[in-house]
Amino acid sequence: MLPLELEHVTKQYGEKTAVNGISLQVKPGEIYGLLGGNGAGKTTTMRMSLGLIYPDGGTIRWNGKGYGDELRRLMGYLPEERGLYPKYKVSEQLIYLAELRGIKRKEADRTLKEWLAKFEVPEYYDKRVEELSKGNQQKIQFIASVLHDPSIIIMDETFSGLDPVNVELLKGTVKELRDNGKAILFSSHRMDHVEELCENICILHRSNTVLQGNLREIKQSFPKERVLLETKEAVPGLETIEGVTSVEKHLNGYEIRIREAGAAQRILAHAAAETDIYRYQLMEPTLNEIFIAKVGSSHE
Ligand SMILES: Nc1ncnc2c1ncn2[C@@H]1O[C@H](COP(=O)(O)OP(=O)(O)OP(=O)(O)O)[C@@H](O)[C@H]1O
Repeated sequence: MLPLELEHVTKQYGEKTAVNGISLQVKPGEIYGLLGGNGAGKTTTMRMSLGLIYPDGGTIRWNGKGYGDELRRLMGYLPEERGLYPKYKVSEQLIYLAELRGIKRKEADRTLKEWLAKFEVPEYYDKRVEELSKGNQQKIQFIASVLHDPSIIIMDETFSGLDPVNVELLKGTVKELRDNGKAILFSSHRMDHVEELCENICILHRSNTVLQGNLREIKQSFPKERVLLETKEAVPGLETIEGVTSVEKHLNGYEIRIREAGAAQRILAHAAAETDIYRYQLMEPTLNEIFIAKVGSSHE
């Protein structure tokens, strides 16, 4: 039985189709990446997955069941627009939210203190939200989404507004949640984060699913069009090799774009005839390159 399962889910706003027939499954202990340009339908998909809005078509199942009151306890949500009240104290607000989700006050209090200690900000317990910087409010919002120990967590742009140290801290925490068996639906515009965290992904473009599956397999299915080359001496004439589309000289070598696999072998032979080769690597495309290839620059 899967924690979260969407089957051909559709959402209309008047004439506008916001989500057109999305299907996905999030397993326990998995971070599933939901990607897409602005207006592609990610937030709408997440809000339907939370049971906050209803689909117009298709089915959503949580632990094999339809919509029900237990979702409040089951689900955690880190929304893209942060929604804490600036004037209230962190502790008042977060404990109240956890109580709404069925957690006893004392337990919520204890767990909140544990989370604040983990994030090395125990002094925020008594602070009003408005007293905290944007990034630190983000950490508090993160705690708000997991304080009631949900088994399915929906995270929209989890790391936005955080400095690099806090990005690592929260990334590590997301991985721990995964390793503890949580099912996590994760959206980000940062493809490097998705590559690091997600096993399976779905790319939406203008409401439609344009690419979906295991990230490893997706990457392997795309042609390799980039060669990294490091050599003892400079290699003249790389751009004249058949199938080479561009050559960029970096501090330590070359980054060469190619049109077809044969060019990679010709580069190797050409460079080997000229000088010693320190490094030669035919690179898989990055998720960023795949995303741009599928979604292009035609955003909403
Ligand atoms: N309440 C609404 N009423 C009308 N249209 C809406 C509503 N919510 C979303 N839409 C439309 O549905 C489409 C998908 O929006 P959605 O917010 O899901 O995109 P998104 O992928 O989350 O975008 P972003 O990355 O910019 O946050 C957009 O065209 C948007 O304008």
